Amino acid sequence: MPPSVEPVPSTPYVDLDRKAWAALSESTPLPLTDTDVERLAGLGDPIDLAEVDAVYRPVSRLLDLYVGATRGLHEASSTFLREDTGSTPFLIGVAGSVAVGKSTTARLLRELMARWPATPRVELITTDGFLYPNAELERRGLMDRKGFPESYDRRALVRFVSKVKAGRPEVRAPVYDHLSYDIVPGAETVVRRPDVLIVEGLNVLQPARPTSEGTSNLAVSDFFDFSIYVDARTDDVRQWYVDRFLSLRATAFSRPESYFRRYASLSDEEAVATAERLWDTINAPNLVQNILPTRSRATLVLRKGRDHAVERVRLRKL
Ligand SMILES: Nc1ncnc2c1ncn2[C@@H]1O[C@H](COP(=O)(O)OP(=O)(O)O)[C@@H](O)[C@H]1O
Ligand SMILES: CC(C)(COP(=O)(O)O)[C@@H](O)C(=O)NCCC(=O)O
Repeated sequence: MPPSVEPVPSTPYVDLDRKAWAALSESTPLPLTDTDVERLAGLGDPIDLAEVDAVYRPVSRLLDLYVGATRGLHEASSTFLREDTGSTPFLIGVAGSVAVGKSTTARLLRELMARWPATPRVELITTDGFLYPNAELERRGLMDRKGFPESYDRRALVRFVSKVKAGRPEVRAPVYDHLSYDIVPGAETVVRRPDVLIVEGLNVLQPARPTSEGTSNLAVSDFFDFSIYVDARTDDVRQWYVDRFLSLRATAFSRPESYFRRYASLSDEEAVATAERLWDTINAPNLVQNILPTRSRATLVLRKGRDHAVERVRLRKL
């Protein structure tokens, strides 16, 4: 008899459809309470609470399991090295296209993770704070490339994340304002040793670039303990982008300090055409050239359908 050989998995992923993933919710502890529902509704995101319970609550449980296991590993290696290093924040990256729902997902996970006893302090930062200011983008000829990897101060972002991961008591990040479409001079977000830091941004899963000497620097993705890619069909994301543009036209764009105030007076047709042009010339090329190629690097991929409901969940297990 030949020795039995364990089958080698043909893929490093577990792929579950919505039904199989949502079934995990039944055996997931911490059902939502009325207070949670109120807090989640207070976020102002158009998220259906049944969806939160069926899809995002099991995601937060999985994250809680990873937090526990990562702390155990950290303790074991500290004991081995005879080092007494305290625990460091657990870092989660949230990546995906413009308008796919990264901010909504990140805000939801912040609320859900904070309910778990191991991680009451969850903070969230977005990488837009590390975009170069408009004046610098103009100097570099990058005003039409906002959101492309080269439009960020990537070194500053890596420095920020590595300080957080090293457990520094206070780490500061610059702030971007969507209304003025620019970095806010002098403004800062301060991160104070949270249990979990969620880092949300288009390009957070990009690998490090080789240096001119052929060596490689670190990328922000090298510091993540877990990463999530929010995914959807490109046509659907384009539509969500146009819809969001139309609702902003009716609200934020009409404020005097808005960079886009010239768009407030557009007719419906002109507004749709403007949004489509911005999508087709900036955000779609960035998605295809830079963002989509990083999807396979994520620990978890949440694939959304046209109505924003998650249709498939793919977890990397190897
Ligand atoms: N789960 C959801 N259900 C319904 N609408 C959503 C959901 N997630 C996002 N949206 C909508 O889709 C658009 C893009 O979401 P947002 O979180 O702002 O995307 P991103 O941060 O990726 O640019 C917004 O108009 C948002 O209200
Ligand atoms: C600010 C953004 C680059 C997103 O930044 P992120 O937080 O993902 O790093 C993006 O929302 C954006 O404004 N893109 C420029 C093209 C446009 O106006 O849609």
